[in-house]
Amino acid sequence: MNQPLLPIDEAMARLFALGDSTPVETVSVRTAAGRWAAADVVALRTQPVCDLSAMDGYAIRFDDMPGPWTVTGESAAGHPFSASVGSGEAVRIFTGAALPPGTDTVLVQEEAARDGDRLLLDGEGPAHRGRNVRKRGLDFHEGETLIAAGERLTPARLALAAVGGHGVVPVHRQVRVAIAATGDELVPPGEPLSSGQLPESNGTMLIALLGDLPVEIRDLGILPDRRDALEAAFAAVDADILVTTGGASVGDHDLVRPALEACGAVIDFWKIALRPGKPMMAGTLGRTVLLGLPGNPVSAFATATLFLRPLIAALSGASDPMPRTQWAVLGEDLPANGPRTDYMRAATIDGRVRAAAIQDSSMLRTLARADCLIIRAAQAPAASAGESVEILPLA
Ligand SMILES: Nc1nc2c(c(=O)[nH]1)N[C@H]1C(S)=C(S)[C@@H](COP(=O)(O)OP(=O)(O)OC[C@H]3O[C@@H](n4cnc5c(N)ncnc54)[C@H](O)[C@@H]3O)O[C@H]1N2
Ligand code: MOO
Repeated sequence: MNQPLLPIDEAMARLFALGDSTPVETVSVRTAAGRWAAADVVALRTQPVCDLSAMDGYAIRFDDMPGPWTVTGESAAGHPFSASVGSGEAVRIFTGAALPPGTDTVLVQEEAARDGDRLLLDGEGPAHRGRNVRKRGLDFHEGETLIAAGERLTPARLALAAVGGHGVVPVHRQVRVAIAATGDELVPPGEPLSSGQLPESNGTMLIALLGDLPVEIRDLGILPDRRDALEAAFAAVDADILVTTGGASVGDHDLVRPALEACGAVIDFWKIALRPGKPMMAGTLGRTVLLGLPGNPVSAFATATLFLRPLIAALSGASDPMPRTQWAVLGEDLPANGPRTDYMRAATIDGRVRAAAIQDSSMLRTLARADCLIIRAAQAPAASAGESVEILPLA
């Protein structure tokens, strides 16, 4: 049953087509970190709403330089001085306070000498009109788009939404991700092992890998290599995405696909031109997107990084769901690549990336030491030390 391997780009496009973005809800700006804006966030106010002092000192008229002045009042943040300021007058002012009407410049207190109401210049003073003043609208004006639909709600963007007048933002609801490890040999981490058993690690890796994404995890734990048990578990899944690991290959115990199909799943593709991660499967079970990841721990990591994370971002409304690659200088020669795009575990040493000597997809220590994956296109020719290579940085 030799199928041609699907190129990664095509697999990605087909995977994204399997699901719709989750419904829109509004959430507090306090709890929206890491989501994606479901609509443009437009400024409800102008910031700053009036001219403000950027320093502690005295609000003056620049034309009155070099003084002296008479201090007629005080303006502090939240406590403006609303009377008009005439020629020869100054108002004590603090950072963030509104400039009183009539003033246009702030003399910093380090360059002023005060004696009662009398104020003298004691230094160079402001070099120009408007010095130390934040003009109304310096940051943004009411009606301007602060965050575009599809942009990630980073800490800075959430602060921007808040100062733009928003207490809540529209987002797509969290993506419900069911995660199931499969394999008779697997035992929950930390539990005693009998002969032939292995601690389950893919579930731990996946939960951690999704830690920064807006997901609600449904941990299905470890499922045995038995059709009835797999079918019962799959039929009961209520999630936007069902991720399985293991049992995806062609062995006699690789039962994930038949069990899914028995539940009514439609498999869209299986096997992609990727190393590690060739036997990845994608499809749908009702409204649930299925992602069957290979069991080898590094293959599961690579496919989750390349497909699961972008899928979650896409279902969450991201306009740019794909992982960001970068360029790096190769620290050693690499041989020509074969027919699958290769994501080689690599570490940056003295500013150059070096691939681990053994690239076996079972080796978690090699993965744990890697800070990036070197991307080698299918059929890429040999590459020499000093050349630029595309890398996928790892968090
Ligand atoms: N005849 C062929 N054999 C294999 C092929 C092939 O094309 N023809 N593909 C190989 C490739 S590539 C991969 S990748 C693996 C994927 O196999 P499965 O998805 O069926 O994975 P398993 O056989 O269930 O497990 C592989 C390996 O990983 C360990 N494992 C599985 N799940 C976990 C887990 N949750 N935590 C820790 N370790 C796990 C499992 O014990 C196995 O050692 O197939 C190749 N074979
Ligand atoms: O593609 Mo498998 O993931 O090489 O080990």
